[in-house]
Amino acid sequence: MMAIQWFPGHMAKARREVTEKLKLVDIVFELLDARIPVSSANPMLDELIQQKPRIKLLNKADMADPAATARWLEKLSGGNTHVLAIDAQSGKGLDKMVKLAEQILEPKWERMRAKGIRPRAIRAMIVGIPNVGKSTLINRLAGKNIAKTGNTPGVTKAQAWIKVGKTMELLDTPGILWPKFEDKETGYKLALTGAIKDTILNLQDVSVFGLRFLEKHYPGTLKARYKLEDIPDIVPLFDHIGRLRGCLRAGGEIDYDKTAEVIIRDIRGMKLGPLTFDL
Ligand SMILES: Nc1nc2c(ncn2[C@@H]2O[C@H](COP(=O)(O)OP(=O)(O)OP(=O)(O)O)[C@@H](O)[C@H]2O)c(=O)[nH]1
Repeated sequence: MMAIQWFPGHMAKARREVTEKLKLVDIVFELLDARIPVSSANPMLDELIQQKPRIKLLNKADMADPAATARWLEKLSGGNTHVLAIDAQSGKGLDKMVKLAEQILEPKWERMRAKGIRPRAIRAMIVGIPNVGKSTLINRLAGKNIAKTGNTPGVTKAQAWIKVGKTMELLDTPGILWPKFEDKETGYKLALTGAIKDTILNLQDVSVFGLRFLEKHYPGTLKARYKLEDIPDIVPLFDHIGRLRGCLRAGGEIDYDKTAEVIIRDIRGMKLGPLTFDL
C-alpha cells in the first residue's frame, strides 16, 4: 500500500498525471470501494473526465453488504453512468467490464468502420484512490504480475499498455487520486476500510465511529461478534470488548488503544462479516 500524505503539491501533481493519461484513452474505469461507493470517490474526477465514457467499478464487493451493493448498483447507474460490482482479487465480474466497455464504445467504433478506418483496440485506464485495488485489478486483467505498485516521483517513463483479450489495451499504471477530506465521517469511513493511513486519525475515534455505526446499522452482527446481550454505552462497551479480547495493561486496566486496534482490525478483516459504510 502506498503511503501518501495528500499535500496540495501532491494533489496538483496527481491531477496533472491523470489529465495526461486521460488524453490517451477511450474509456475510464473508476475504481471505487464497494463498502464506501460515495466516500471512496475523488471529488475532482467528474471535472477531469468531463464527457469521456466511464464505468464505475465497485471493487471488494466480497467485503461489502450484498444488499447494500445491490442498492448502490441501482442508485448509481443511469444515463451515461455505468456501474458494475467486481472482486478484483478473485476476478469476479472482470469479464463483464470488458464487454461493457465494448458495448459503450460500439457507436464510436461503428463510425470508424463506416469511414473505412480499421478498428483498433479500445484504450482504457484505471483511476482510484489509494488501496482501492488498482494494482490487483491491473494484475488480474493482465494475467501476470506486471503492474507495479506505486510510482517513482520525478521519474517520467513512457506509458506501457497491457493487452486485455483481443479488444482492449489498458495503461499499465493507474491514475492515483486523493480521497475526500470533506468531513470527519468520510475520514472515519476511509480509515475503517484502510484507504488512509492509521496515523492520520485517532484510532480510538475511528473505532468509536465504527462501533456506533455497527450499533445503528448492524446491531445483530455487533452483538454476535462480541458476545453481547444488549449494547451498552460506549465506555462499558469498550471495557467489555477490551476484557473479552485481553486488551489489558499490566495492572489489569483496559488498554483502550489496543482495544481500538482490535476493533478496527476485526472490521477490516471481515470478522464482522461483509459491511457497507455508505448506506
Ligand atoms: N477482499 C478483497 N481484497 C481486495 C480486492 N481488491 C484488492 N484487494 C486488496 O486490497 C489491498 C490493496 O490493493 P492494491 O491493488 O494494492 O490497491 P491499489 O489501489 O493499487 O493501492 P495503492 O498502490 O495504494 O494506490 C490489497 O491487500 C489487495 O489484496 C477485492 O476485490 N477483494
